[in-house]
Amino acid sequence: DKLDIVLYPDEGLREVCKPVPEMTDELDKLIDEMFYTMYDAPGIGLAAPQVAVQQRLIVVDISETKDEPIALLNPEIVKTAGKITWEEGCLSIPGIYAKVDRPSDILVRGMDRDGKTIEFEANELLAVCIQHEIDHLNGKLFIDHLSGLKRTRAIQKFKKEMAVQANS
Ligand SMILES: O=C(O)C[C@@H](Cc1ccccc1)C(=O)SCC(=O)c1ccccc1
Ligand SMILES: [Zn+2]
Repeated sequence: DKLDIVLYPDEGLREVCKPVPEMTDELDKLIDEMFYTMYDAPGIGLAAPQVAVQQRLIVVDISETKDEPIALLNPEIVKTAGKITWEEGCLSIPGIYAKVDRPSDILVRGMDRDGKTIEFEANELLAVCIQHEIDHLNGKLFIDHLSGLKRTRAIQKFKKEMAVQANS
């Protein structure tokens, strides 16, 4: 079932998450709930700290048909190359979008939900999304990649939108 998505500026979003020691039935259930929550938002990625679980676990699916799910435990970026600018959003900072520069090609290593170590290359939007999710595991948000002025403006816009919603 659907999980609540933690919103900025919740402190949990700023914590460095702990590695997952091994796959468990509980984690398997959490992964299903994270995919369900992500598809419902809708989003193309979700990191465990966004649902108040401070563990190194991310789910991603950039397909339009919502049938290419990737769950990664303890993901690491082994190599990067190239550069891409993408207008990113974040389910924990709804309504805010901003251009972020990141490497366009990455080699990712992690454990899949069967507990097997996997290593694969990702590029373009998949690379952008995986990097955005791994940032969440390190307490980093996409607005942290913005210049001071852009970041301040994004936060002010978000706070204003939240205030409007609170009074509506
Ligand atoms: O907060 C998150 O991690 C989810 C975020 C992931 C992400 C989006 C864009 C660039 C990098 C990472 C989102 O999914 S925001 C919503 C979104 O971008 C989207 C929603 C529906 C269809 C397509 C994109
Ligand atoms: Zn995000």
